Amino acid sequence: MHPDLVIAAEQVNVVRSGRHLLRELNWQVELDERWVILGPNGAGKTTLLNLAAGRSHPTSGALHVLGERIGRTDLQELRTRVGFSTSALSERIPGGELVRDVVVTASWSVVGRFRESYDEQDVVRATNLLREWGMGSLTEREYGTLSEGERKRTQIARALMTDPELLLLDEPAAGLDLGGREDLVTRLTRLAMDPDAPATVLVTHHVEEIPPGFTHALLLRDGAAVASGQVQDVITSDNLSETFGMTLKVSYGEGRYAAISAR
Ligand SMILES: Nc1ncnc2c1ncn2[C@@H]1O[C@H](COP(=O)(O)OP(=O)(O)OP(=O)(O)O)[C@@H](O)[C@H]1O
Repeated sequence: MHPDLVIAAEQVNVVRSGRHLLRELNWQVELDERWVILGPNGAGKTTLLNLAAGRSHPTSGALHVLGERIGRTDLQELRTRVGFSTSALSERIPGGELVRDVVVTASWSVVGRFRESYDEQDVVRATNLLREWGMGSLTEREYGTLSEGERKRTQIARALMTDPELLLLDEPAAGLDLGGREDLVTRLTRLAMDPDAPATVLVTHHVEEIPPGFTHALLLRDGAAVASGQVQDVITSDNLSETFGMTLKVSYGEGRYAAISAR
């Protein structure tokens, strides 16, 4: 496998309970790329992210993540190399957990504080990451008391804690109000523009949430790729209409996309 390839999927199928959740997927992500995955509910976006995070296996086909063949490798080791922000993980975080501990425990791939003391270096890194994500004044707060936007930013800081080679973000803007969404898009733009940031894959339902600086897009419908490639070639009215099964008109300005139904 080429060393610049972070994800390489060849003819990947995922079948669960007799249902095809992903079909014949071919997809490649390189080191310096920032991808967005778009598609309607049930299209297979989370299924694909779970595969890339080493949390499940394809039914057939070949999937390599960071040079490791999924299904033939120690997934526990791979998981520390992949930062994964998902609401499924958020739901497992005890409400009484301190924000700083939510981030620092990523070092051991656990949630819930399980050691009495941490390495000073880890605490410093967690605190710095929280500051970068606008959570500097809330490190001693209980996670359960945070707003949705604050939780999302804490989850991303946690995902970055292990200095991952691949960052996976599953719907980070879901549930945010307009201000919260715009704040997050600005922060993700900054991350996308950082040459030292890891390869990133962001799942969303809305083209409005594509941060400037994201380079590539994959459109999924019913588990199959409708289009894949450079973001400006993929996010078009025709492709979006086919993906969402309705006639949509895409516009672009100030580095941002918008979509409305065409009448
Ligand atoms: N273990 C399973 N067995 C059967 N069907 C499953 C299983 N897991 C997921 N599915 C189904 O697979 C489809 C794809 O699910 P997935 O969560 O990947 O979609 P998604 O694109 O992330 O959707 P959403 O946008 O709603 O989060 C859904 O219809 C879901 O119900």
